[in-house]
Amino acid sequence: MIEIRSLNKVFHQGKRAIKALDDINLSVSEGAIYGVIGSSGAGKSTLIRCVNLLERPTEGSVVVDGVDLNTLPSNQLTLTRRKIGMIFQHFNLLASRNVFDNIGLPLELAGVNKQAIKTKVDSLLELVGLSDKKESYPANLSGGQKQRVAIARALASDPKVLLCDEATSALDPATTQSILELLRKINKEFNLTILLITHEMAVVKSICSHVAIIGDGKLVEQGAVGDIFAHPKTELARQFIRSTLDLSIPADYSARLSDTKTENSYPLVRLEFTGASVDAPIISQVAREFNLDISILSSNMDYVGGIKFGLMLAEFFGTPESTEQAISFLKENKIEVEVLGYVA
Ligand SMILES: Nc1ncnc2c1ncn2[C@@H]1O[C@H](COP(=O)(O)OP(=O)(O)OP(=O)(O)O)[C@@H](O)[C@H]1O
Repeated sequence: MIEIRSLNKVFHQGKRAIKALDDINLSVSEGAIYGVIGSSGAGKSTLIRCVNLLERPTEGSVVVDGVDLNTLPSNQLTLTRRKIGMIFQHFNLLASRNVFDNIGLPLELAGVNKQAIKTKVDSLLELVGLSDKKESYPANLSGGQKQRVAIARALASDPKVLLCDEATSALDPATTQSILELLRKINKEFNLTILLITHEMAVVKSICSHVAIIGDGKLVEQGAVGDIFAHPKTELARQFIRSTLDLSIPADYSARLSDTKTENSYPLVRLEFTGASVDAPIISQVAREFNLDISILSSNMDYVGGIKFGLMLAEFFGTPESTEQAISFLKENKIEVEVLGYVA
């Protein structure tokens, strides 16, 4: 549905050239919810704005539903853009129009008659759960309600593609989930292809089928979400995956943690499980075979796309030799092991 080929974008600031996108290739199939994740300044906004030509690529092509947008004269581009809806982090509603009139705006601009606008807007209001707010003004709505209005407005022209530019970044976690659920619902109901950009892996984990990871204007990894979580190939992908697992060392342990081992101290170990890790009751096996006592401090396991992954912090109580053997065994079973220090 969306084909991005050899996309480059260079901004010029005085004599300085800023390469915001560097040879991006991306293919989003019909009905997918595709996430593009990256840190601040990575090029996400530029990428998504190139998809509807709000930003003109310096080189490369963007083909949406078989149409190469770059080749269209401006009147046809306007028509084609109606099939590409977009929502934004800060909603971009018109403050002077009420909810009904905000949603109906694209239809008014397209010259649709009043009765047809009313029928369409009423059904969209019902879809996004805001029928009782149709006469309210944006200033009197919560962030989540504003984004629902923006979604309804984006759907007014029956788009085939919805672009979401950090659509939940200004919302609290519960509202984020409700907006993501609404996106999932419209994806299913209308077979709408969704391309979203975000800096939060939790958003990707929650609704995306596929993900691309962007760093410094380059796509460093892409694939099915389950595969990326199972076999991250780059450090950037690993960092984003870790960001979904909150596993910090308790403060009292941190204070007692030392870089060197003494006679009465034991290692504090961080275990990282990915889809490649052997799926067996490995902790009890290690304890038994290497005669270790293992005290689990914290553990955060999750499933994405049927793949188990997660982190664990544990203390290993045993002889230095048995500890070393246990760590080798864990590594052989594709568990990443890092000794964070020694706790007395
Ligand atoms: N209009 C512009 N003129 C000059 N440089 C720009 C312009 N827009 C973006 N850039 C630069 O391009 C790079 C990518 O910016 P972009 O906004 O796409 O990143 P981002 O990943 O969306 O970041 P954020 O999450 O902080 O919005 C940055 O170095 C940015 O400073």
